[in-house]
Amino acid sequence: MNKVGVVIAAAGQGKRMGHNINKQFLPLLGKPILYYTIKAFADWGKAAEIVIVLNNKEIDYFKKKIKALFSYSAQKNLSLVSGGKSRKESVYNGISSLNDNISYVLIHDGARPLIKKFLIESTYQAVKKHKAVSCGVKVKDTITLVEDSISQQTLNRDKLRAIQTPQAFELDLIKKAHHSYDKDKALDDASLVELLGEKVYIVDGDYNNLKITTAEDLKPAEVILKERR
Ligand SMILES: Nc1ccn([C@@H]2O[C@H](COP(=O)(O)OP(=O)(O)OP(=O)(O)O)[C@@H](O)[C@H]2O)c(=O)n1
Ligand SMILES: C[C@](O)(CO)[C@H](O)COP(=O)(O)O
Repeated sequence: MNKVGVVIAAAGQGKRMGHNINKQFLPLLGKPILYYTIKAFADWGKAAEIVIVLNNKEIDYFKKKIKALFSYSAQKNLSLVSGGKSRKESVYNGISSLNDNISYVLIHDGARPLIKKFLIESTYQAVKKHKAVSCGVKVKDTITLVEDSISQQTLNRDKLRAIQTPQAFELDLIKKAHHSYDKDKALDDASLVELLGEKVYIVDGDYNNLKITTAEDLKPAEVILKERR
C-alpha cells in the first residue's frame, strides 16, 4: 500500500501579523488557527502520519493549547518536529522525519486553516499520477512587473496562477529536490522540484484557502468559517 504522510509547516514567526502571539495561535471563532489546519488533515482520514513542524519554544504551548483539543486517537497520529530558520528548512525537517514506509507527502502551511477536504483529496489523487503537484487559482487582478516605480511589463493573466498549499510529492522526489538546493532559498517546495527539471502538475486551488499573513486576513477567514458552520 502506498502510504501518505502530511507535513504541516508551522515554525514561522508570523512577523507580518505584527502581534505579540504567533499568528497561528490567534483565535478564529474561539479556536487557534493551527487547530483548524490540523483538524482538516486529521478529518481527511487517509494520512498515516501527520508531522507538525514547530518552533522549539512553542512546543509546550502547542501541546497545551492545540494538541489537547484533539481526541486521544487523533493525537496518536500527530508527531512534532522542530523547525528551522526558513520555511524550506522547516519542511526539510518534516519530510526527513517521516517513516520509511511513506510513499507520498502532502505539504501544507499551518497558516492556511481554511483548507477543505476536496482540495486535500484532489491533490492526493493527482500526486499518484503526476509525482509532483501544486495547487493554484487563476489571478483576478492584472499583474505587472515594476522597477523603480515604472511598469516594465504586464503579464498574460491567463497563464498565471496564485500558488497555494497543499503541495504533494513522491517522498523520494521532494527529498532529492530539498537536498539539491541551498537551504536558504525562499522558494516553495514545488519550485524546488521545478529546478530539478521535473514537471509539477497544477490542480485548481480554492479562493477560500487563504493564507493568514496580515491582520486583514483574520476577518474574512472568520466569515468563511462561520458560513461553514
Ligand atoms: N521558518 C519557517 C518559516 C515559515 N514556516 C511556515 O510556513 C508557512 C507559510 O509562511 P508565512 O505565512 O510566511 O508565515 P511566517 O513565516 O510565520 O510569516 P512572516 O513571514 O510574516 O514571519 C507558515 O505556516 C509558517 O509557520 C515554517 O514552518 N518555518
Ligand atoms: C507556499 C506558499 O503558501 C505558496 O503560496 C507560500 O509561498 C508560503 O509563504 P511564504 O510567505 O512564501 O513563506
